[in-house]
Amino acid sequence: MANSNGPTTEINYVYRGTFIHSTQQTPLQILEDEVLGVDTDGKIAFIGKAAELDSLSQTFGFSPSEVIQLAQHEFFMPGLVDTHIHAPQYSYAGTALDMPLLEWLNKYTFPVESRFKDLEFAQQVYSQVVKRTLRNGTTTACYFATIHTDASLLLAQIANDFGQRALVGKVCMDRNNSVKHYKETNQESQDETCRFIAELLNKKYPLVRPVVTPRFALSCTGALMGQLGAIAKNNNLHIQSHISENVEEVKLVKELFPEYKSYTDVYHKHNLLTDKTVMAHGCYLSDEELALFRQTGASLSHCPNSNISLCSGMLNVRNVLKHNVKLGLGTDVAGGYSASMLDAVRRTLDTSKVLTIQDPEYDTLTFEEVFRLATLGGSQALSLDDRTGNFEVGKDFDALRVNVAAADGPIDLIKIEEPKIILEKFLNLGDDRNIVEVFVAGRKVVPFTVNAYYRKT
Ligand SMILES: O=c1[nH]c(=O)c2nc[nH]c2[nH]1
Ligand SMILES: [Zn+2]
Repeated sequence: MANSNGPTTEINYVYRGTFIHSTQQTPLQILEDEVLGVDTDGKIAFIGKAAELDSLSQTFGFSPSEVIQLAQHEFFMPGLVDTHIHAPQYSYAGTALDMPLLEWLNKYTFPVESRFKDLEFAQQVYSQVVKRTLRNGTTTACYFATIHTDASLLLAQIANDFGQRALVGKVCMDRNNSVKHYKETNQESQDETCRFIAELLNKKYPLVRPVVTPRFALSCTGALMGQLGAIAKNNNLHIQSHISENVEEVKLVKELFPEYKSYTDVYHKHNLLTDKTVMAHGCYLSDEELALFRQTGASLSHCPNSNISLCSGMLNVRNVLKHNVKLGLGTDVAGGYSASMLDAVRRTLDTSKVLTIQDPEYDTLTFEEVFRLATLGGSQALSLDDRTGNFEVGKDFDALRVNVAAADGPIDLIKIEEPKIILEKFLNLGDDRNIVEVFVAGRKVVPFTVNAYYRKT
């Protein structure tokens, strides 16, 4: 379709129907009978009332007859943003949830992760996790890989091939007393991180970027953390790690780094807290530490399934929001057993309700607020909100076409319901059968169109 009105955008396609998203001002904005146009760069060119279709079609140079109409029980929502997921741990998701964090790492996680120097194994698991998350509506994922550079590059390639927006981190750890062969020397960690960054940037994948990834303070020497902070700064890169997940971990960090004011201070003093940093968990952060997050612009990833499954703790989300710290949701596979962000939404609501049971004064989160955390909040936590997170003109079209009445799906509708009810039902009861199409940067990535080689794995 040509644009008769001049220079700007050429429209690729236009949808008409219900669009539901969040803004800074409101957690839930429902736009009924609207039209949304996506340009050939995959960006949202316009969104407006269907009553203005004729003038929009003239302005943007498309034919009203080409507009695609959503069905009665369908709507579009922004793609889900998983701000924290361990791709290699997908291989044992749904198992091994019988011990606390540090024992769990030693007994299950490190032995499994050490297998990812085998690129065939990595190929199998990484194509499975990318497909599974995309099918479940994760349009953006912030991945931990393992210490292996080539396998981490393979994860980036698979995300790119399937069209998922991703941050991919080669894990750095120069301390590990339990599984001795699963660690690097300080020099290896620095050199391989630099090689990972250079090779990944050199691929020029449009939607996949490297993220500097010190595993957590217990796996890294202070020297390595400082060097990684400098690498992130020099290359203007994202940083991800874990913080204050479990009581034992917090205690050991205090013992290992006695000269620092707090766990947050350890990362801060090693230049790891920036406005492109996302830290998973944060269950035991003090108000002073949250203030430091706010001051540096670093964000938190709330991973409620993992927090419950490993009996780690419960994040007080209301307090984090009160401190104006950016916050998104994460599955934290495989401490969290589900790779679906719909599960993260439900566990966030459950945790909030448990906090209310414990303290009736606690202001329970609403499903509208949690919807925002899973979409716009996640994009803010990853500092990608200039590109994705909601349906603002100029952002990439990252979206889920949801049909709550999908044949053989998990939801029974007794009557025609209003969009807010339909969204609530989807968030609480829906699954991938209801996600009929997924778009990332305007490209339809579900149903899959990638070659048969990946499809059989
Ligand atoms: O939930 C977690 N999963 C991990 O793999 C990990 N590593 C350090 N801390 C961690 N927490
Ligand atoms: Zn984690």
